[in-house]
Amino acid sequence: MGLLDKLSGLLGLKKKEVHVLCLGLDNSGKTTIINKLKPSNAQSQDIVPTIGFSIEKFKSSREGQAIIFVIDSSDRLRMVVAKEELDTLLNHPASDAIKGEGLQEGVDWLQ
Ligand SMILES: Nc1nc2c(ncn2[C@@H]2O[C@H](COP(=O)(O)OP(=O)(O)OP(=O)(O)O)[C@@H](O)[C@H]2O)c(=O)[nH]1
Ligand SMILES: [Mg+2]
Repeated sequence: MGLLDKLSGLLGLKKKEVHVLCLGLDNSGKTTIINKLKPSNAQSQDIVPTIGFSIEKFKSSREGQAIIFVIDSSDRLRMVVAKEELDTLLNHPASDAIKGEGLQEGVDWLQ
């Protein structure tokens, strides 16, 4: 690690990879939001439905992890479905990767 790297790390200027999970019902605007978070020269002009899931790499000078749950406020019919999914997510016990607790339950929940 060079001196400049060390200095920028100490000053909190160094960009690190952060983990952000973007969830929501289909067609709710997840890809559109992630696209807007990218630098303008990396943004896609054409947003198409995501097959399965997608992983994007971002760097930020801020630490942390986040979950974004996207709700389409114009999709009144499925508002109750979005609420149920969010409730399920919030009530789901967290996993501990170090102890290995809850990992199998997490995989079962995804399937
Ligand atoms: N009017 C309006 N349209 C939006 C907004 N956000 C997304 N859209 C449109 O909604 C449609 C779906 O957006 P996506 O970003 O593909 O939604 P998604 O959640 O990634 O969809 P899937 O990948 O299929 O699950 C696209 O046609 C977007 O242009 C918004 O804030 N306002
Ligand atoms: Mg998408």
